Amino acid sequence: MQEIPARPIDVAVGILMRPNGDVLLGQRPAGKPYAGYWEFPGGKVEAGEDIFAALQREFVEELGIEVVGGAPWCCVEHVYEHAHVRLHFYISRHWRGEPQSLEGQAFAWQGTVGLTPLLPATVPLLAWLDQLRHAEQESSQPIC
Ligand SMILES: Nc1nc2c([nH]c(=O)n2[C@@H]2O[C@H](COP(=O)(O)OP(=O)(O)OP(=O)(O)O)[C@@H](O)[C@H]2O)c(=O)[nH]1
Repeated sequence: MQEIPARPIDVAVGILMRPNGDVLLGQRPAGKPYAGYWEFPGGKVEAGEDIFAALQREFVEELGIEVVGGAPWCCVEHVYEHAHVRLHFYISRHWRGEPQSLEGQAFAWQGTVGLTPLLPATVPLLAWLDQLRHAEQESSQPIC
């Protein structure tokens, strides 16, 4: 049986948000654990890299876009059967370019996210995103 390290692997995850609140999700490609599950784009932080730099690199590699601004939003830790991960979620409303599928994944813009299956550690985020959208509608301005 594979041994899961006690120390988590840091993962940078970006939630691209359009002015209407829609967010971009991608489907994990064949060959990766949880292939076919939906997730927010991102990937593992490399040694010596800061989280936002990792996020920018992953978005260039996966989607061909330059993330120019983002705010740290929340951090979630999860132990899978394949890995122990610490997910650093950023919300970004500012990027250059149009997302393209450079690694062959499906992508979808969603309001209230209705895609399934979703990576287990990402599921709680959907309710938090709905709360954020609701609070922003009440205040008529972005909160993060
Ligand atoms: N990108 C992303 N990863 C997530 C999310 N939720 C979640 O549990 N993860 C987990 O975070 C880890 C990300 O690793 P990855 O394999 O996609 O990273 P990577 O692109 O650097 O892959 P690589 O190892 O092939 O280079 C996986 O264990 C994945 O299950 C999410 O919403 N987005």
